Amino acid sequence: MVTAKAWVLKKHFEGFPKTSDFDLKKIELPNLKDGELLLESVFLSVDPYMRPYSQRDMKEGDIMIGTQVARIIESKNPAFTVGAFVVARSGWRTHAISDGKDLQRLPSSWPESLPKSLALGTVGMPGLTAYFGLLEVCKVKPGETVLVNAAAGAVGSVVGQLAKIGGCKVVGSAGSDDKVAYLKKIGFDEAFNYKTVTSLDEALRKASPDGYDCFFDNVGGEFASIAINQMKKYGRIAVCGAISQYNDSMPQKGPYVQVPMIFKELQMEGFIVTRWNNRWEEGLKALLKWVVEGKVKYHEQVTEGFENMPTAFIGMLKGENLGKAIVKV
Ligand SMILES: NC(=O)C1=CN([C@@H]2O[C@H](COP(=O)(O)OP(=O)(O)OC[C@H]3O[C@@H](n4cnc5c(N)ncnc54)[C@H](OP(=O)(O)O)[C@@H]3O)[C@@H](O)[C@H]2O)C=CC1
Ligand SMILES: CCCCCC(=O)/C=C/[C@H]1[C@H](O)CC(=O)[C@@H]1CCCCCCC(=O)O
Repeated sequence: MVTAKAWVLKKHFEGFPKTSDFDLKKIELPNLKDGELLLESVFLSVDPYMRPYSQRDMKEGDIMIGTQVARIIESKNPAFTVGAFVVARSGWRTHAISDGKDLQRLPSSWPESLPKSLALGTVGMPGLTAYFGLLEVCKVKPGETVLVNAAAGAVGSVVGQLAKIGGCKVVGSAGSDDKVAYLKKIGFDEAFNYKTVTSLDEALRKASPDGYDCFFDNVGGEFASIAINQMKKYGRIAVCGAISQYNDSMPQKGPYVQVPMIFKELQMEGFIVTRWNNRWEEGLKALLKWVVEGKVKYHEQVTEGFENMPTAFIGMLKGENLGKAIVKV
């Protein structure tokens, strides 16, 4: 008999999440039935989507949604051997029973020396978001100028590096000077701290006086309202996320997008990375290859201890992470 620890949503978030909105529970797991396997979480992911999706899909008392890299510690399913690592969608819990159907194996070419936690970040869902968003939504071409915000995070840092691989000029914004220094280190052409610039409009103009062909928007809100005015004619905006709005109790008001969209003949498209579920393998293979070759660099903000999941989640929403926010059990 195994006892799992799990974080539940005690109270729906009002505004910014608080540690008191979560409760740590113990759950006795039953013995495995034929076809089942027992997972032990090794790394758990904290992601922005947990804020809006918990509001939309969860009720109080539910285990927090989320993914983990887990080790199989017992198996009554011949397709899964004990000791193997998988990406699971078991929520914020130390142990879970699975029938194997919802599990993703790490790519077979995963080098032993590479942290398996990358399967939650650069070589996982956030990396794929960058890959498909840039290729399929922005449709970037060599020589174009790409703008990305939340650029030092899990998605943004990959967006910038893939755009560089694709022969683009890349401008990134982030919320601290350390993050800006990191962006320069990993090859961004221009980077600025959106919290300290006197004028966002000027900072964007200075970074690219001719404007932007592509804007990969992770933030939404005021940033997006200002950036849209600096798009080039026929520019493309990939609406990936709107983290500046996730904690709002009252929806923000415009400026509205129609006038710049018409004058500049822009394309603006929202997307969810699961649209390309049938090309997951292609994306992971490409990302893994670039990481192994050193063409895509990664950084992880690792919080130690399952008991610190709420703190890690809140810290990520506050911008305390450089690269992917991960919890190591
Ligand atoms: N459409 C899709 O399929 C997917 C969308 N996403 C979206 O992509 C975005 C980035 O996700 P991810 O890379 O995992 O997260 P990050 O690793 O980028 O972490 C979140 C970052 O957002 C920034 N941030 C927080 N609040 C604000 C704010 N008010 N204004 C500006 N920036 C803010 C912080 O960086 P800073 O210090 O720079 O402020 C923080 O570090 C999110 O909006 C997420 O919802 C992610 C995955 C899939
Ligand atoms: C206005 C909200 C925008 C949120 C954008 C975002 O961050 C989307 C993230 C999804 C990503 O594209 C694929 C995912 O896995 C994220 C959603 C996960 C939903 C969890 C569902 C419940 C579960 O895990 O059991």
